[in-house]
Amino acid sequence: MRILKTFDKLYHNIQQFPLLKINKSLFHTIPIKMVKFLGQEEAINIDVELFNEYKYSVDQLMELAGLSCAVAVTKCFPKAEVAGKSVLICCGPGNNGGDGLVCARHLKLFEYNPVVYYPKQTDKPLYQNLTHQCISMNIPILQKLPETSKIETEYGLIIDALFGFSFKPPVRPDFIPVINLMKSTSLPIASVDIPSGWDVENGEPTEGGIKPELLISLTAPKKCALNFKGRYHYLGGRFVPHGLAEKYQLDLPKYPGTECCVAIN
Ligand SMILES: NC(=O)C1=CN([C@@H]2O[C@H](COP(=O)(O)OP(=O)(O)OC[C@H]3O[C@@H](n4cnc5c(N)ncnc54)[C@H](O)[C@@H]3O)[C@@H](O)[C@H]2O)[C@H](O)CC1
Ligand SMILES: [K+]
Repeated sequence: MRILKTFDKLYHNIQQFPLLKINKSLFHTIPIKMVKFLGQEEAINIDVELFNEYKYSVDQLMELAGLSCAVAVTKCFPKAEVAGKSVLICCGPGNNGGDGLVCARHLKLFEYNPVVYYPKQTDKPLYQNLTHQCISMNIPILQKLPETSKIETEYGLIIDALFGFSFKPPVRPDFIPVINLMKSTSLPIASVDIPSGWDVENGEPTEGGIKPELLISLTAPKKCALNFKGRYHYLGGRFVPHGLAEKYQLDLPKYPGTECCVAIN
């Protein structure tokens, strides 16, 4: 992964100097698959194109994104290792939070014990339905953050679905307690798309941020993932049409068989 990151950086650095622009295919002679790391604007543009040009609905993409997160969690934190403890899923106000709600539902179907912390609920029908589905499946929805001591004893894993690629630092006051909890906990954290509180392009804040053990990048990793030092990095959200991947030169790794996520380190 380090070599892969180094080549990605090298390729991006070369792109800064037009006279030095070289064909990326040259790099393909090197037997290393170069995944492209997206900037914030590019990630947003791809998202918009999926909706406007390819006519996907948010629900469709969110379902696939959330499912791929749940599957990556099962691979890195098998049920036996979570050992009967609950999984705390911290959901933010945007689509990253929506991915978290979908992930919670699938984890329940995979026989985990998810509990959702969703402090700033959105009144759009999509989110109301996702919340309703969780409640109907006996997934508790907490408005209040559990106490740290309770979290350490009752939970085996935290899923961070607070902020994704639209996050603009710094974290606003409402979310500081949950970010602080994730910064101080001894529990492993699985981050959906971006480690929350990290700058989408520059990575972990200088004062220190959360340190997830698993990062599930969706569509393609964002530039902040170049600073990710956790144990597992997966790519999920297997919904990118080949034409779109080519247009943005995403160089996505090959998903094995029918898998909805793939390890990229
Ligand atoms: N194409 C894809 O890859 C898909 C990805 N999905 C997921 O969607 C998120 C991006 O969702 P979006 O709604 O654009 O934004 P976020 O969830 O990142 O956050 C917006 C939300 O957060 C608030 N906010 C922003 N900055 C701050 C701050 N500093 N402090 C507090 N709150 C903040 C903002 O006000 C909004 O309410 C992507 O990462 C994927 O996880 C889709 O599910 C499917 C397609
Ligand atoms: K996140």
